[in-house]
Amino acid sequence: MLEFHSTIQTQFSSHPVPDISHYNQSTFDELFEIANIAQEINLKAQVLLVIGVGGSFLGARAVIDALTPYFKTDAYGVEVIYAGQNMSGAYLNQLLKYLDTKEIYVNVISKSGSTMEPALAFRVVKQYMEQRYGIESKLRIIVTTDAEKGILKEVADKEGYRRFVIPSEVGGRYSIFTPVGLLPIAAAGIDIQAFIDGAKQAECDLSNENLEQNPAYQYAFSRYELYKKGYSVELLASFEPRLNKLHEWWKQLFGESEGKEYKGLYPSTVNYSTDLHAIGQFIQEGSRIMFETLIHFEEVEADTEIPFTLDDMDGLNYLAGRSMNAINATSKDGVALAHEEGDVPVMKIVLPKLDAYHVGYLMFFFMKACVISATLLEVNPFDQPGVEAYKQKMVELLKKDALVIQK
Ligand SMILES: O=P(O)(O)OC[C@H]1O[C@H](O)[C@H](O)[C@@H](O)[C@@H]1O
Repeated sequence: MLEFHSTIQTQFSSHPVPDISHYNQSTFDELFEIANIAQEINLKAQVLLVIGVGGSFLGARAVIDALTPYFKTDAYGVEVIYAGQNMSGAYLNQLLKYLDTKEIYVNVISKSGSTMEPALAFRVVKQYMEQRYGIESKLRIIVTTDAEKGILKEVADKEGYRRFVIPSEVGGRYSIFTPVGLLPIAAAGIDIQAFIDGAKQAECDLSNENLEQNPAYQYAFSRYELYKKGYSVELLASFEPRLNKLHEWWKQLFGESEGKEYKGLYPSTVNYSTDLHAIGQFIQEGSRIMFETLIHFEEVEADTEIPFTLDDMDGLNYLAGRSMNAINATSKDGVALAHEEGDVPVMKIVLPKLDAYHVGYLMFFFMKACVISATLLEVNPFDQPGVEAYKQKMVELLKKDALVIQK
């Protein structure tokens, strides 16, 4: 199913890690409701605006980008766009102008219900929806938040918005298999049952107690071995541009889970072959601080054949008739060889096909490996105390500014 290749020598030891099987446990009723609302959104809207930040949007965006066409036509699911993931006034201003041209639904997602970026965006968008749709805005806004607490839950109850629950024991960056990820993904036209099934299979395969046959343990132990040798950066690399947002999700998952108590690998990402022409030089010959993890899907659904030309002016006839995806795959092997020769350790994660099932499998694999990795480092995989520091400082400054303005 998922193959992990690495030449790094590791010593496996029995290693108890927290169980995360409950991270993929949507009930039949919940999935049914998600499917119904996704259908309603597709009937009544052209755009679903997802408002959220961090774990409340990175996973959905990752899956939607990975599994929808590069150039979308109307035949595909609703267009999913995002707000509340930054604090750019220009972004929000232009977004509202774009929304004016479309029929829209909004899914506001926040576990705490009080994160500044989505809260500000929602305040603006809520007013916009009320002015544009009146009472119907109540139907067109869907809230995903904690079951019991938080300002967003209070707003949802007061306004009568439909509401999905983020289970309290599931942290944001582990929430892709809850309504946080599933509603936007379903609205985008992706088969959420296949996505969940892939994760369930991963959960089953990766609970293999023979650690040497368990790719999640192999990956976690290999990167830990390299960390102990002094490597400080892991470069996650793919060869399909539509995986760029999956990289972003992975970055938060590993960065927030491991980067504490002055420990952890810095998670960085590249997309090949584009980045070979930008950062390839550094990887090959710069500071020896990094190792590389390549993700490869053996089958990608669309391809292009290189045509034969009579004049062969560009000298590329030797590739005529070859598939572009096959050439891309060969470039992956070339990259691995070159980087290994340049003393960059390379690990490979190979999956059979880029589809909902295998993306679900891969994301659960990363979640499991991340929990193992963090416990090897002896840090808590589920908290993020350092992020609070930034939030507190920002709010202090904003309150100070507000006092100055009032005076
Ligand atoms: O879902 P929310 O409570 O709005 O949180 C969104 C994000 O906020 C913070 O930045 C945390 O560090 C993230 O882990 C979290 O995913």
